[in-house]
Amino acid sequence: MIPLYHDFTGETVLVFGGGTVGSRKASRFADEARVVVVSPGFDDRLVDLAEEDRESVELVRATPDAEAIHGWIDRVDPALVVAATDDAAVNAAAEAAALDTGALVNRTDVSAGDRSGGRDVRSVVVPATIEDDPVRVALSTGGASPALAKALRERIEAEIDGAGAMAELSGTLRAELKDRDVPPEKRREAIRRVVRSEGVWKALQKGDSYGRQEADSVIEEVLNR
Ligand SMILES: C[C@@]1(CC(=O)O)c2cc3[nH]c(cc4nc(cc5[nH]c(cc(n2)[C@H]1CCC(=O)O)[C@@](C)(CC(=O)O)[C@@H]5CCC(=O)O)C(CC(=O)O)=C4CCC(=O)O)c(CCC(=O)O)c3CC(=O)O
Ligand SMILES: NC(=O)C1=CN([C@@H]2O[C@H](COP(=O)(O)OP(=O)(O)OC[C@H]3O[C@@H](n4cnc5c(N)ncnc54)[C@H](O)[C@@H]3O)[C@@H](O)[C@H]2O)C=CC1
Repeated sequence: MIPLYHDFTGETVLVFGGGTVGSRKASRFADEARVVVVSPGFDDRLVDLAEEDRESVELVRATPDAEAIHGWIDRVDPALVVAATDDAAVNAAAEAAALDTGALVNRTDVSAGDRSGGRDVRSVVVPATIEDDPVRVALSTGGASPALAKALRERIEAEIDGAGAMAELSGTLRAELKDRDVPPEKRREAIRRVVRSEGVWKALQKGDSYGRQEADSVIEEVLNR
């Protein structure tokens, strides 16, 4: 499987099942999408989330059976359907209906190993993600061990601390070097040095302007050679 990034801004995500898993997925997607959760009951965290963020989270109390699922997807017209009920037949119906309407689908109750014919290209896995905006790491165990995905995510969180600031700084420097008509080979060498410089990483922890100063001296050294 190949990880790809989707922008769900302005899109709708329809979640079937308001338990622990439905609640976790809803909260993830509510960061950028409108989320509709259809379920006979809702986890406390989901009720809190809907109160805090009325604009993006809507809870609909209903218990659709496998037959009724298609109608919900037609009415809500989501970009992604999350099948997170504890009823395998309902989850299977949600997957089939989503694929039928052209939406993406995340089936939460089966792993890759359980599928004999592989997955449809629109049947997606939600990875564990580590974020230091604008940097994002997506981590999957191919469905083999979600608990390991979570444990590795916690390790990588410490590892990429400060990467967001480094992305902003090196992005700015990259644009500036282009404007100054620095030849491509020198420009690449300079940027490669900056993102690998322990000095710049350390200086960034003190503040953006310290990082900038340290990066400038790394760049001048490359340009003056
Ligand atoms: C295939 C996948 C489908 C999908 O949901 O996309 C899937 C499926 C299943 N998960 C199960 C169990 C658990 N899942 C978690 C946690 C997470 N699960 C997530 C993703 C995925 N889970 C996809 C594969 C990702 C990959 O490739 O690694 C994460 C990464 C992202 C997220 O969900 O947001 C999130 C961590 C987020 C974070 O913290 O960063 C924990 C840990 C915990 O809760 O503490 C447990 C209990 C421990 C265990 O069982 O490992 C079960 C068995 C249910 C049962 O026993 O009945 C199934 C079904 C099956 O395997 O058949
Ligand atoms: N992907 C993942 O990370 C994980 C997946 N799972 C799997 O996900 C499923 C859900 O797990 P949990 O959230 O822990 O269970 P849960 O029991 O907490 O939640 C299930 C929810 O589905 C609702 N529901 C039942 N029938 C419904 C219907 N017809 N339509 C809409 N909603 C309906 C229930 O009211 C409940 O709110 C399980 O099948 C489990 O195997 C479990 C743990 C982690």
